[in-house]
Amino acid sequence: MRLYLIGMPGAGKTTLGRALATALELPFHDLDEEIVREEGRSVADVFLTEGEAYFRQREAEVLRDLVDRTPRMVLSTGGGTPCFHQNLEVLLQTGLTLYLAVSVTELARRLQHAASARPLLAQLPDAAALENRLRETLAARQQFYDRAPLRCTAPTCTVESLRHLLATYQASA
Ligand SMILES: Nc1ncnc2c1ncn2[C@@H]1O[C@H](COP(=O)(O)OP(=O)(O)O)[C@@H](O)[C@H]1O
Ligand SMILES: O=C(O)C1=C[C@@H](OP(=O)(O)O)[C@@H](O)[C@H](O)C1
Ligand SMILES: [Mg+2]
Repeated sequence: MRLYLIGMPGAGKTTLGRALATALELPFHDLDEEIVREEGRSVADVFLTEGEAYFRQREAEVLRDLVDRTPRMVLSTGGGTPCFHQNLEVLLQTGLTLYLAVSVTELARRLQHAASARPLLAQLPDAAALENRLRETLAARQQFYDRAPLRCTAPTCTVESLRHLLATYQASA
C-alpha cells in the first residue's frame, strides 16, 4: 500500500510519517528529502535560486517518479504538495491519503524555531506575523486538505491512533 500524509508545514508529517512507517514495516519517503537528493541542495536554496514555480514543477515530477517506482511506502508530502499541478489527484488515485489537521496556534508554536528552513515562513518579523501567514495559507489550502479520505486532528495524531484509524478504514473498505 501507499500511505500519503498531507497537511500544513509543522503538522508533523515528516516526524510521524517516519515513525508510522517503522510501525507498519513500510519503506518511508519524504518528498522534500527526495527533492533535496535530486537537486543536490536544500529546499530553501531551490526557492532562493530558482523560485517557487521551479520548486513546484520539480515537486510534481519527483512525486510522480517516486509513485511510479514505489508500490509500498509511507510518503510524507510537503505542505503545499496537494495544492499544485494536480498532485492531489495523483495521491488520491494511487494510495490512501491522510490529513494531519493541526491548529494554527499549535503550528505556530511548533514552528517558532523551525520556520527558517521553510522559505514561505522565513524572515517573518515575529510570532504574530508567523501565525497570520499560517492562517492565510491554511485558509487557501483547506479545500485541498479536506479532500483526504482520512483525517486525524491533533493532539490525537499518534502512531497508535493512526494505526487504529487505518485498521478501521481498511476493515470498512
Ligand atoms: N505531535 C507533535 N507534537 C509536538 N511537536 C511536534 C509534533 N510533531 C512534530 N513536531 C515538531 O514540529 C516540527 C515540525 O515537524 P515535521 O515533522 O517537520 O512537520 P512537517 O513535515 O509536517 O512540516 C518539528 O520541530 C517537530 O519536532
Ligand atoms: O507549505 C509549503 O508550501 C512547504 C512546506 C515544506 O514542507 P513541510 O510541510 O514538511 O514543512 C516544503 O515542501 C516547502 O518549504 C514548501
Ligand atoms: Mg516535512
